Amino acid sequence: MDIEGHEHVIEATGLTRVYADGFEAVRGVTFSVRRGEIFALLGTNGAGKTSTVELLEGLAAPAAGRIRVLGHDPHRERAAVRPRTGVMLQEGGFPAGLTVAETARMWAGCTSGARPEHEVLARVGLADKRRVRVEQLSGGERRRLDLALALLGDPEVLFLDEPTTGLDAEGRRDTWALVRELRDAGTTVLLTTHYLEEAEGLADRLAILHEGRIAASGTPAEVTAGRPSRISFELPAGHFPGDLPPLAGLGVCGHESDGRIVRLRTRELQRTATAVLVWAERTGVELRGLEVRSASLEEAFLGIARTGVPPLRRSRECGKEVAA
Ligand SMILES: Nc1ncnc2c1ncn2[C@@H]1O[C@H](COP(=O)(O)OP(=O)(O)OP(=O)(O)O)[C@@H](O)[C@H]1O
Repeated sequence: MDIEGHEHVIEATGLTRVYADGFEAVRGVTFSVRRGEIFALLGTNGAGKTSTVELLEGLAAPAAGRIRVLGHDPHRERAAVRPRTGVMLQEGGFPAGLTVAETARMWAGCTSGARPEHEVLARVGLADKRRVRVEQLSGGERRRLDLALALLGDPEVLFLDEPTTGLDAEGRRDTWALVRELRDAGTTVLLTTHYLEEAEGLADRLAILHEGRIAASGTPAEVTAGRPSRISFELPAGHFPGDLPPLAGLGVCGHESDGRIVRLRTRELQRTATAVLVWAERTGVELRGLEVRSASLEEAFLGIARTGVPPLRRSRECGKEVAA
């Protein structure tokens, strides 16, 4: 339990993973996941997400650091941890010749206290595919079968490595709904994802990995806090960016124009947007393609991916400096 009374189901402290060729893929990663929350690990390709999740799943031992899952070392005490966890790997690798139901039954045979196979398949929307051979499933259906197998043992902790990769928009929304339902029923979920809107909409807390280290972590709101918002529009012919009212003092920290297209970055979205709109109204100017966007996880992510530095630390140009 921490001082706020949260029980930490996953605790990773100073984790390091070094592959046989000497490459250090995970470099001192520390975070914890509370019981009943959805925690997302984000990062560019090769950032170390899968390498970290495999350590948490007990598939490999860290070169240094300490892991506790449900109070146990997942590698050394695998027998204590494995029956209480569900794992959806990035690539399932099923025997292609078996049907969906046979695959689930085979898996259930290796899972203690497995739920009935038809119930789990129905939960992921594969009830009508029970007699279809796995090799005939679409990529998205295979991901859902992977998820079904991870759910067979009714796990307390669920590890999902890129659970919605390859799913269409509807399949992705269905998976999000299911993951929320599981969280609401008390399951702790750790997932990796490349979809920032997935992390923003689904995760209670998240960490962004960059080159094996955590570059930012917290709730989605904490990770995006202090990032500038954006306003963009196109001025009509005969009007120029120089015609805009003075924006200094309105929190504007970036100002670009490309012909008549104007892009502003601001820390005071409402005041800047009001100044621009009042000016447009008074001068009778139509702002084409007007877009007003609050700070997003995408911006924080791209800032880290570009520079490796949490964006807030290098935001002097925006007149504010906050530690990530
Ligand atoms: N067996 C291995 N031997 C050597 N290096 C490896 C091995 N497996 C992974 N790596 C390297 O470790 C780094 C982290 O890989 P990892 O798969 O953890 O990244 P990731 O964040 O999950 O990436 P992605 O989003 O592409 O799945 C990469 O540079 C990768 O090439």
